[in-house]
Amino acid sequence: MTLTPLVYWAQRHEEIYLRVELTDAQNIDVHVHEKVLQFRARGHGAKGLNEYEFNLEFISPVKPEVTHRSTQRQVNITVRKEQRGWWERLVVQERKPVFLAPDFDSWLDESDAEMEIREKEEKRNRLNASRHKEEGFVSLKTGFLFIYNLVQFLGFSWIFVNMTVRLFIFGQDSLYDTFHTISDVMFFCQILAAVEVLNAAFGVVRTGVIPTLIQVVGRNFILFIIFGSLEEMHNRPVVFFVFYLWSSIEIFRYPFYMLGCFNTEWKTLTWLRYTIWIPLYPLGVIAEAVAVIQSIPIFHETKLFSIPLPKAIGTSIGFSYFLHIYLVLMFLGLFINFRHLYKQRKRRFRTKKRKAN
Ligand SMILES: CCCCCCCCCCCCC/C=C/C(=O)SCCNC(=O)CCNC(=O)[C@H](O)C(C)(C)COP(=O)(O)OP(=O)(O)OC[C@H]1O[C@@H](n2cnc3c(N)ncnc32)[C@H](O)[C@@H]1OP(=O)(O)O
Repeated sequence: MTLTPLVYWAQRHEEIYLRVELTDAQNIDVHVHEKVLQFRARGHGAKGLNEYEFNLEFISPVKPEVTHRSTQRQVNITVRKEQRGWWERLVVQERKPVFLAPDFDSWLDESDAEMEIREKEEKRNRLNASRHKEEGFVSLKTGFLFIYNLVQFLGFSWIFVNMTVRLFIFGQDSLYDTFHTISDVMFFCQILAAVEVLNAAFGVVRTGVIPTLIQVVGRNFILFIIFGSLEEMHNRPVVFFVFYLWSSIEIFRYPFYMLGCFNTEWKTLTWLRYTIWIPLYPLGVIAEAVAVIQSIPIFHETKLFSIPLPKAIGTSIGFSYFLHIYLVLMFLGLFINFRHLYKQRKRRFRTKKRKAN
């Protein structure tokens, strides 16, 4: 005698769901042939562990592919309707088979099903809209960073190449007029570098605000206050060394970021970006310290930027005092940034190694 399991059903506009009450079902054979679904499996049903089977002739055509998933308690079958629409009943005969009943757990009437479709569609639209917005923001950010890095790269390359060529042509003489030939482009690049502090502060790039602030403020202090405001400093060779050291790192750093904007890298460039600062950073800070030390007597004599005190006291606080403090700050800044760059280097090469394993 054929044993039939209990079967519960529900529908949507495009699908039929069948829930077959068989626990631990095995050897499940379910297929559809010309509107007729045939099911056969072994499992625990109303008559204990047995072979169970049933046939259902649907009221309308369905697609031949059937999907089923068995859980410990039941077998769930999904059949796709050939044509989208609402069926007045499941099977062709008006009197439904005794083993078949509505599945009230997933039962919806036609209007509820339509509402469900609309809700799903709205959810999908919302998701698409937010994905588009996010993609738009990412490409805007990438474009902005790429152009920023390109401009900086061009600026610092011009500085580096210009200084190198002049060194070859004019020899030592070129050390004395670096400020006159290079300072305009250096002013431009260093003012623009303030963008990096904003990028770090607003999370546009994954980096700390403090190291970036130290870097940008430190360099601009040397450029605008020590070199820019003292004509006596313009012809000093120290300008050459400071500018050359700054630009030597940046001609590797900015192209590294440019490639990073497109998630690509050139291994040699990555290695240079995360290695060349090891000798260059201390040398750069030493060159800057020399510039500050050379400027101290000039500030002292000219009293530029000194703060006048009330007449009763009769003197003023010279800017040169502040420069002594600044010299200490410089080495503190060097320590903070050296540690930061060391961490970035370790992070970069550690993740690279992990990726390679
Ligand atoms: C509070 C102010 C007090 C002021 C006190 C003053 C004292 C100052 C004294 C200090 C004096 C210093 C003066 C400077 C001297 C010199 O420059 S000497 C020459 C040598 N210099 C250098 O080697 C330093 C070069 N500069 C830098 O490396 C940076 O400016 C940095 C902030 C110090 C470190 O860079 P950071 O961004 O933190 O590290 P990265 O690993 O490169 O980047 C982290 C991630 O962010 C991405 N990213 C960063 N910037 C960009 C960008 N512009 N575009 C695209 N992407 C960017 C980068 O790709 C990394 O992302 P991941 O790859 O996903 O990790």
